[in-house]
Amino acid sequence: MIKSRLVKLGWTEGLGSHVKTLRFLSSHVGQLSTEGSEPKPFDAIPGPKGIHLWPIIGSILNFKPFTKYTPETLHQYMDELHEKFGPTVRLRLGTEAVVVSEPKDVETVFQNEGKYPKRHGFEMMSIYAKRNNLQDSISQLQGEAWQSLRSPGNRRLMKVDSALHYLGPQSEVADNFVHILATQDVSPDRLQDLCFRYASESIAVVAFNGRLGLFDANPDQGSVDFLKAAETTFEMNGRALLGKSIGHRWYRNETYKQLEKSYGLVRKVALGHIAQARESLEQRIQAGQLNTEEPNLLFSLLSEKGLSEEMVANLMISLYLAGTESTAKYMQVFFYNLAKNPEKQNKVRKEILDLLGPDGRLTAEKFLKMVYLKAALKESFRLISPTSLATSRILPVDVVLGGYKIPAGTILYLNCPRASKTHFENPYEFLPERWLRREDSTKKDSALHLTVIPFGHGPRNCLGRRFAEQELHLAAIKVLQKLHIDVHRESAFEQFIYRPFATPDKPIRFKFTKID
Ligand code: HEM
Repeated sequence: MIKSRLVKLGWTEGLGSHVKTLRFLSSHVGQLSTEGSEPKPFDAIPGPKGIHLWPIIGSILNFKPFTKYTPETLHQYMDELHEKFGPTVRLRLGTEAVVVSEPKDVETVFQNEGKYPKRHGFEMMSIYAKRNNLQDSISQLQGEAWQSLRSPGNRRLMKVDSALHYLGPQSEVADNFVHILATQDVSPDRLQDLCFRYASESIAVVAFNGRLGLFDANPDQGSVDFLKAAETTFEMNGRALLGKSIGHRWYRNETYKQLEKSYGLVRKVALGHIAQARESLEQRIQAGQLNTEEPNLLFSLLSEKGLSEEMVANLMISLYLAGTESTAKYMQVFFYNLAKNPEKQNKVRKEILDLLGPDGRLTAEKFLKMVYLKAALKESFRLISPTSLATSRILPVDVVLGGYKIPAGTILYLNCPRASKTHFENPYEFLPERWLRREDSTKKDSALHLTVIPFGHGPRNCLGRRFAEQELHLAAIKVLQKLHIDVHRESAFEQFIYRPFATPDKPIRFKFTKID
């Protein structure tokens, strides 16, 4: 199933500093050592009170039929709470939690997250791991166990040139994707499926060091099932996360059974790839043919002392699962923003064509020069966040947020998507220019960069960030080199909901036309 491919390229840092058009409004108190004023008690934090804070019932009251919102429109509910109660809100979202929207407070949270940052995770995955006597996935692990998996991951995935090593094979995936768009009339549903295939193939060249064949004329059924199983696994986790499944905590309910089946298949296929890689590694070592310099994530992890095969599998499966759904969905958001802003789309295209021409090959050097493209993606993230809340943290220490005393152990949701509207001029306009370096941008507030954090922040940020960005950039480069992106009239005012990543309310009807 896997066809091995390797490539090696160089890298220097891409887009540097950002904004000048920001308007910072906050003057919030930082940690417990407040200057002058005493922090107010936790109970004084505004938010829905009384029965709304009761266990279970309080969470249910947030959504339909008691409000007009659902877990999928949580962002709109958060906006309403922000209007009503201000930037610090206490409420029950599963457990009791505090939502913070001020960049200064977000900064305080990250400054106090400690050595082993902790976030609210996919509970269903942990239940599965426990019931099957497996190690928790990296996203769920805590403390030293998390660190022992994250450190080898960081060394290979988070360096500035980590993703560039895979520019060649990932470009080929993008070529396959664009060939279909340029030669076939794709329905909205088919486009969604193609985006999933794109993200899946792109991450497979990293996680499994080869292609899955999902763009072949007759795709391998095993690969198609693998991708479908990954999608189902995510969907079931999303259900639990959004409060649509509770029974799985006590028994194997329908949602859990579906997760069990799909995740079981994902594990089986992934373990097969890993066993294959192990065999090939041993053969190459015996034949003296192993080049330790080659960027081969699987080989490199399998060769590391102290990492068991189960730990390697854990990491690779997490990369595949976390990397497919997120990127596939956000590709559509990015294309949508480009389609809705044809002037900006033309500017991105001009940059691409000036560097590559209509058929030119993408090199790392040229890729690094595409600063407007990178600004456009960042602006897309600001305008339509990939998640309804940026991320969450559970701090090991007491802090003061918004002037209130927050005890250690409280779940804190970071509402940066809200901050990315309230702290920018013309917040609903798509203006990539705001992210371009300005000569005079000398004064910077350290908290402002925390308004747009699609990949989270700090030591527990997204482990696949560099790959996600590269894949999104590559998809845009290859598409815009050949095609103009437009949306049909009925998709002109698309609403995005969260499942749990930004998803169009109904499949978007894109129109891809060849450029002259
Ligand atoms: C548009 C695409 C993506 C978005 C928006 C996204 C977003 C995020 C966010 C917000 C987090 C939590 C960070 C934090 O709490 O600070 C996260 C964690 C993670 N992401 Fe991504 N991600 C994307 C793509 C990817 C890809 C392509 C991979 C794999 C190659 C990946 C692997 C992971 C992993 C393994 C974690 C858990 C890290 C840990 O707990 O140590 N993600 N991602």
